[in-house]
Amino acid sequence: MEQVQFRVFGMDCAEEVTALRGALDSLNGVQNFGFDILNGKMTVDFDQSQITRDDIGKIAAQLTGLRLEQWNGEGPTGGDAGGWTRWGRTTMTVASGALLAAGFLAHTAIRGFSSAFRGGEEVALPPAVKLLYVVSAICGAWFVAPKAWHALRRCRPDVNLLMIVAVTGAVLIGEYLEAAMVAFLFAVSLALESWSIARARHAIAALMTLAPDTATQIDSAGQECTLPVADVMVGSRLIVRPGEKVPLDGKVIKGESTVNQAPITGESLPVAKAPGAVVFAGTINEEGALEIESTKPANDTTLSRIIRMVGDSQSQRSPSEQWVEKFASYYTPAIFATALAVMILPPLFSGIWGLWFYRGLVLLVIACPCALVISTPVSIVAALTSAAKAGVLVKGGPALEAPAHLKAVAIDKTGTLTIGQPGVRQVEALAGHDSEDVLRIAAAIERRSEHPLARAVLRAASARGIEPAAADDFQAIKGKGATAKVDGVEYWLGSHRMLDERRLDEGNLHERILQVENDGSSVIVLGTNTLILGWIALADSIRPEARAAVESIREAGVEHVIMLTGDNRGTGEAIGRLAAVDEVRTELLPEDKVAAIKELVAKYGHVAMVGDGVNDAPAMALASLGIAMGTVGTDAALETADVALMRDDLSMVGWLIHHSRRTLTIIRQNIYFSLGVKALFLLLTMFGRASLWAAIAADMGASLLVIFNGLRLLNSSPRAQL
Ligand SMILES: Nc1ncnc2c1ncn2[C@@H]1O[C@H](COP(=O)(O)OP(=O)(O)OP(=O)(O)O)[C@@H](O)[C@H]1O
Ligand SMILES: [Zn+2]
Repeated sequence: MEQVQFRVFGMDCAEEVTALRGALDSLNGVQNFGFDILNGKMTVDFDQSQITRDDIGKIAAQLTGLRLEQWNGEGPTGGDAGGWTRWGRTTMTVASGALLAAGFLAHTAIRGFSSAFRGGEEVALPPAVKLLYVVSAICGAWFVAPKAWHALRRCRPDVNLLMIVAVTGAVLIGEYLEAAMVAFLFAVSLALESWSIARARHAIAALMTLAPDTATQIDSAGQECTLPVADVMVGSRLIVRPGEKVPLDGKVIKGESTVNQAPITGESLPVAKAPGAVVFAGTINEEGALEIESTKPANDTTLSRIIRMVGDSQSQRSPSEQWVEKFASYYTPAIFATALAVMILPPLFSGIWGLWFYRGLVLLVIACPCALVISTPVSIVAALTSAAKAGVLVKGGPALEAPAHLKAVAIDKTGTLTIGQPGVRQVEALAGHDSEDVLRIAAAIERRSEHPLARAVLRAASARGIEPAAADDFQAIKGKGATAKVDGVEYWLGSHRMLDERRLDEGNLHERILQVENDGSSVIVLGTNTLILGWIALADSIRPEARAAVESIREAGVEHVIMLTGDNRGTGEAIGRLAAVDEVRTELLPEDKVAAIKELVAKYGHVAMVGDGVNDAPAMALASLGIAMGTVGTDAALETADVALMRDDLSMVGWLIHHSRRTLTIIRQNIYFSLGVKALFLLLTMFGRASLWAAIAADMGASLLVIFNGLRLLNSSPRAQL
């Protein structure tokens, strides 16, 4: 399988996506395809032995009438249909409106205002007025006609075809004013759609302009030079002056300052940076100069990943989008058929053609699902963008809608409910050893481990000036501890459970450790095959916002909040009590966590797992929604989770649920409203009370309202919500 990307020009309505989808469905050897309306991008997986890249592009273009170009992913996207298309559309719409106005003025001057609308007398209109109306209709339909033609060839009636038929029909029965009106208003609503997409597109482009184009590099001779960020090699030394933006991800090597990380984390409080700290491209250096060493190339910085993900998230359609598209795919042909029936059947019996033909045309206009179809993706994009701005990276429509349905949330303890930086509280040596020895051997083993407890042991050792010994044969035992050889002796180091499994003579050690654990410390024990050297007690502190965050999750409608941890029962329950979770499960091995999630999913259906995304990846994958926290800079978490919280703030989970609810509410409002308008006009038409121009005006009004309603989601800041 190979993958190819295309830049698609003028793809700014769900109509075009449907057309492209239909075209690709008809090809052999083409499998998955994704569309990114926002960036005018189409991605296709295909089998080389059956079809070539060129053919895919050519055939898709032929079948849809869209312009496609193969794309290597660089340079401008096809999103902004620049030049003639945009300019021409505007000109034609304005011309259509002007001619319509001129015609209408002449019309009322001759016939009087009220009769102009009454219709029926147009046959007697002066040819000049008719001509104005007809040319206005042609201008309005100019960019619609080619699309309608392609829809006709594919035998799939779409909105464009409906409009052209309605306009032509109106001209045929002498309703010139209405023909012009329908064409003009439809052109306006198309312009509106592409404007609203552009608006959402620019919100993302605004993220993109966050990173500077150039960086100031210092060479080995100490000379400064400015060069494009794309040319900076990983490992280069860069200067970031006060007030400047950090050009690339890197590590501080000299200087101290505070950095505003809001562009990435959405968090407005500046963060202090000193040598050793990590800085991110796009963040703003405040008062001190920093010298940094770049750690990522320009196209792989955290910011560029975020931007790419927000862009890609478009290609995964949310459940509501799928529903709307499915609905429209039945609705439009159904009304189309009804319209034909109305035009033909009653006249067969009554012999009155003109009246029923007109009603049929009104039905055609009502069949246009534009408002319905456009409002959902606009709402989703707006919601995804505002979430990204708040430091909540949601990967796609499905992940955006899922939080609203959550019934249970499982939260990992370490690093999620707690800060994740335990400190050594106590080092105890048993008979015949001293605590220095215990720490020295423990540090030797932990030097090879990535566990937060391991890092705490190393910190404690170095704080006491203890040089760790050398260790061989290190082996991590997941969820329990590790074993290694130090100075030729085989040691084990790990949890209370590991101690119990060793069945060594422990005296009253078991009771003593239990006591320490019940006071809220994690205990790790060091021993050999025959004896126990000592133990170390460590404690982590709970996040200050944990309790309020858990409350906000429950308040958002989640029934059950549960804490999962590999840590001992005493500590787990102490933290669970402080955070006020509904249930605590302790001493879980990684596979126990997976089993717990499985059980929760069976019981509650919609379950989220909040974790650090590294140790908890399997549990997160199994949950309905995986939320990774504290992910700035951890690439793995960014890739695996459905939602990544760029800021170390558990309360964003509650915000996410609210945000998701709000998005769904707005989408539903839009669906009900636009269907309501359709239903109203269906009724009016049945009673002969609807006119063509009123139907199209209502449709356009509805589109406007739902688009604005959807764009409101662009401004949902976390502060306003909580
Ligand atoms: N490298 C290690 N050194 C010492 N003890 C360890 C190590 N790895 C695991 N343990 C022991 O195993 C226990 C469970 O570890 P695990 O990694 O499953 O949970 P955790 O990350 O501490 O907590 P949580 O499940 O809340 O994230 C720890 O509390 C500790 O006692
Ligand atoms: Zn025990």
